[in-house]
Amino acid sequence: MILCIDQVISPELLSRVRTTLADAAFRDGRETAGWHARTVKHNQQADGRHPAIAELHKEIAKGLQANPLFQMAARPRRMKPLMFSRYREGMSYGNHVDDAIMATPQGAMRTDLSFTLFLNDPESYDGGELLIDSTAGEQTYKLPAGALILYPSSTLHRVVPVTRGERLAVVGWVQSQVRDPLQREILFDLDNTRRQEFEANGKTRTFDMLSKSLANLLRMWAEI
Ligand SMILES: O=C(O)CCC(=O)C(=O)O
Ligand SMILES: [Fe+2]
Repeated sequence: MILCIDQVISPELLSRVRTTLADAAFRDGRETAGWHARTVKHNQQADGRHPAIAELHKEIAKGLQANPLFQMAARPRRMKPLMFSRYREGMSYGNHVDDAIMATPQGAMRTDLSFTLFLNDPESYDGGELLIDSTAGEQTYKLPAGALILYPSSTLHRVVPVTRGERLAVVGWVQSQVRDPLQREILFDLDNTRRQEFEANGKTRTFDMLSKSLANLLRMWAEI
């Protein structure tokens, strides 16, 4: 399942992120890529050790925690610390698959889902689409500032060369409580349906039965 979520962070936070990143120190993105991805990765990343950057990471992570769609679709068990990336004119990230196991300060994690949170307006740069190779063919995504795309880490994907302007984004990875993508999708559908039922009719018997099934499927499938 590939999911696009609008307005994951507020316009106010978005403008603070842009202001901070305008003065931030960026490093060569190859430093954090696996050995094969390194050969095709041409971008820059903000140094997360800087306190202002670390604070923004925290605020964005809070936004993700508070976002019901992100939580329902990803069911995060572990997350890689966020990363700000920048692509200037001529930069790109060629076809690659993300590492299956990544290091975090708390130990290793499996990557089930990858995400990109777009930080500047699509009209302000040319190129820079995220292109995902799926069984339905190649799909390209270039979302409004503040919107996020969540996609399976198992895919081959790339960032198309930027030919004008600058592409800023936050990228991150999730290990889900539910490893199997089909099971995760069933839980997502059930959770969405029970929320729609609640909004339309309140806490009905149908809502209760959907909640019960959701909870019991989670008992069967969740790793915590
Ligand atoms: O910036 C993006 O949209 C994706 C970047 C990416 O594929 C990666 O960092 O592994
Ligand atoms: Fe990637």
